[in-house]
Amino acid sequence: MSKALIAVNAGSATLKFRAYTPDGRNLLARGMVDRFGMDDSTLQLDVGSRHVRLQLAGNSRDEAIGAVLNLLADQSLQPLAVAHRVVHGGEHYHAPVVLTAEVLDDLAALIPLAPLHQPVSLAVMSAFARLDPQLTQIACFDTAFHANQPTIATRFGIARHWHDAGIRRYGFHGLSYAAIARHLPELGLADARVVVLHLGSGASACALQAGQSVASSMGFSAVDGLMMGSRPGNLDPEVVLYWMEHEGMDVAAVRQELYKKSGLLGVSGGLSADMRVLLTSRDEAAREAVELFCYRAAREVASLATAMRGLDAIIFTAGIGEHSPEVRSRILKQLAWLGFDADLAANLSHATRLTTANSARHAYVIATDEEGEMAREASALLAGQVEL
Ligand SMILES: Nc1ncnc2c1ncn2[C@@H]1O[C@H](COP(=O)(O)OP(=O)(O)O)[C@@H](O)[C@H]1O
Ligand SMILES: CC(=O)OP(=O)(O)O
Ligand SMILES: [Mg+2]
Repeated sequence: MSKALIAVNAGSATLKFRAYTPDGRNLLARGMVDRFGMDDSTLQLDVGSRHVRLQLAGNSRDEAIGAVLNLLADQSLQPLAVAHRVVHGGEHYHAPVVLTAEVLDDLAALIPLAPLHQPVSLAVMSAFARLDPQLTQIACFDTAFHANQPTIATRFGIARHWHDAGIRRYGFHGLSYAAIARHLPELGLADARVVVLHLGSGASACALQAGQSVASSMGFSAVDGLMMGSRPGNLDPEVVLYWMEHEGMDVAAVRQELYKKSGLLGVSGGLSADMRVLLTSRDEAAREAVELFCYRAAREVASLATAMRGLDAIIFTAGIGEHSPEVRSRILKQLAWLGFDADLAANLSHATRLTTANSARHAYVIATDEEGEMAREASALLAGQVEL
């Protein structure tokens, strides 16, 4: 048996996981539970050139996690510790922590700030604890990377006491931005002003100045900012009041509308939240959903550039950013006035640099690595605490 650090990224429908050497540097296995905690969920694992795919017998999260642990044991991988992506660390968690009863209580208190993400992470932690109460578990926070933003970037224009009570912008996808920041020196951008577009089913943008987060598009929750797969991004708050006052929608219905029925899905008239489906559709509403997604992302780049008083480069990442030349090219076209001269061939071939040699500013695509970032954080935290 070799000891492995497991990094877990629990979403509403999938549980992605990777196993690393205890120093967090080498990938040993990667896998995913699809339709996590639902009927007919499947488990996939890749270890080297071996690929295993299982239909799970039960439909509970415990059963799925039990199957993950069994499958890792079959491959002679024994979890040394498990690191979880936790979307919200609130005002106090700015670094990874080992889970204790007190930490779990604090994370549960943050559920109202991340109502769709936080409960799933907590449920996954409990499931691991039930299966192996001795297992060291660690929380790695999406908000932590943004903790040192200047106060001006974190304030809403509301009464000061609300800010003091924690109603402020936090920013999310921080593990992804931290992973991208590691690549800046090799692109010659170590000291540059860079906007990173994390375009996945959740989407956000972040202003990185010399590798530090100075502003981001997501705010108090992961609903704000760019339009996403099924979330609207920026929305006039009066729309919510209108729904409640005139449409009889209660809090649960509004939340469902904001997290599950808006974004690409809503604008495409219910066709799909998946960019791949919309890009191949001939439907007019699907076309407009894609156009709005790109338009809003491009607008946010200019806004974040203003926060840095300048812009040297942009970087695309995450599912859509890494894989869709069409979306990248539309965003670059909207930003052409800023001096981005797209290189069509480079974009189609997913080359790292997407702009021509003479472009005044450059755009790049870099694969994100949230799980790798968690493994590094967890390994650093555990050094000296457990035998690695
Ligand atoms: N080839 C592609 N073209 C366009 N979009 C893609 C492609 N591959 C993946 N995607 C998009 O990426 C999204 C998932 O991105 P990902 O970063 O994995 O999101 P999350 O982690 O939030 O689930 C999918 O919903 C899909 O729309
Ligand atoms: C913060 C967030 O929106 O996460 P995800 O993209 O995983 O939904
Ligand atoms: Mg994601």
